[in-house]
Amino acid sequence: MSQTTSLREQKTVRWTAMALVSMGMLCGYYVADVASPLKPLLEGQLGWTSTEYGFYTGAYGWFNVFLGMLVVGGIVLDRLGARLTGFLAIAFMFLGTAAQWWALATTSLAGSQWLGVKAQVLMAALGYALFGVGIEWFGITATKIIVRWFKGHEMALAMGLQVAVGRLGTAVALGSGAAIAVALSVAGPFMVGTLALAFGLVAFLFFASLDRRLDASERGSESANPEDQFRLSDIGGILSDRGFWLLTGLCALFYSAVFPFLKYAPDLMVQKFGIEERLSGIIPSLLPFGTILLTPFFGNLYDRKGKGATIMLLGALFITGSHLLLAVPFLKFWPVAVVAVLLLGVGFSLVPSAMWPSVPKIVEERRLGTAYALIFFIQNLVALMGVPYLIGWVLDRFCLRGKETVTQEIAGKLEEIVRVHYDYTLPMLLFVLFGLLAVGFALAMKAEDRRRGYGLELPAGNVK
Ligand SMILES: N[C@@H](Cc1c[nH]cn1)C(=O)NCC(=O)O
Repeated sequence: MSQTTSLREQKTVRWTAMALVSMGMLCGYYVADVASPLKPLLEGQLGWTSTEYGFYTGAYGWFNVFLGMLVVGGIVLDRLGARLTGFLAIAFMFLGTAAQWWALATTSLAGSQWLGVKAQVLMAALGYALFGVGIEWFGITATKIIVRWFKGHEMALAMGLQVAVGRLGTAVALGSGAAIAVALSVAGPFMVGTLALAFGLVAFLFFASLDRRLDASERGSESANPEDQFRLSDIGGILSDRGFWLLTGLCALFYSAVFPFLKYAPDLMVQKFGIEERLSGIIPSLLPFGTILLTPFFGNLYDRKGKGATIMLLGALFITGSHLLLAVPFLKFWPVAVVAVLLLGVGFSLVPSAMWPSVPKIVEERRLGTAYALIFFIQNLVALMGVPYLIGWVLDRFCLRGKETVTQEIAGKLEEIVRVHYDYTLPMLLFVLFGLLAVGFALAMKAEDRRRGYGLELPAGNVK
């Protein structure tokens, strides 16, 4: 029998594999958040309303929720393997981003309506919905790839770094989106996103060839582990567990207070703190930057000291405090925004660093794939689809303060655009409410942990 060493035993090779896969995360997270700094420009240049912007950003979850694509993704991954699923995921992201680019760049949709919605808004929304399928599929696939390449090695570190690379994409999107749009056009950031995803696809093809070599080095195939496979019968067992519902509720509410906030944060900077549109994403971009260092730090703390339920409770308190600070109407100085975003960054690091590793303590290992798919399904329904739309609708319905026409330089030319003014107090109070509800769920989770002994407060090695 030949004694070939598995490729994964070579540190440089497995980290190269991780770096190649992370390119997809970087480009995907960039596109996921690049519309946020464009909200004032979409309204000013293309005449969108806040409701239309909320409709478009909420489209992220349409296919994942209504077509069950998250569940389909789990099944495809288990049946067809990570190489094909990863390729399909990036291809969906690429096509979805190209569709958004075209929708914003073309003049052929101007004035048309489809199903009672502006054709341009609906086209961009359909593109974002397809992109949403791709990025969710890619998230699950990348996790499985890391498990395959890093089991027995630096797995938690690799997972933390992979999320950190994704957050870097968010930071770049928030920090540069408006500047690119002003220099090129409002479609410009999507052109950049499409090109970046083409690069991500090439990087993934390199990964796939490395992964094939891993198969060869192990004289096996990338066979799906039957333990990981999605089974419809598992759903009942998971859904009847109170701890699962408390964690899912915490996840949906916590992410409702963070992801939709990111979609409106640059506009909040313009409307409340008087920041120039071109620079509106700079302060919000501090949020993902902070998490790049803090998420692996808190994850490591949870591994070594435990206190997972307490970490989640603290995180929920941090995000509530941060939103409260941003909601106070007379606190309009930009340093307040910086402090609030930094506090939010701490909360955005605390909760995910304890939430995702806590799922295996609540749900038995053979049901984990199904459990993550269900959690992401509800997260998509509430935090990525419902709340972004709700906030846009609330802005148009209750928060409109007026409009004015101003002259602005766009792509080197002076153009007249409409500037819409909103009062963000009510949307910020809604985010406070989501934070408070998340605190309630975190407290209930802590109590349930004491009652059921999940081991959320114990270090990694001490769990039953
Ligand atoms: N299901 C993803 C959603 C997402 C949003 N932007 C990119 N992906 C998720 O929850 N990821 C975990 C995270 O904390 O980013």
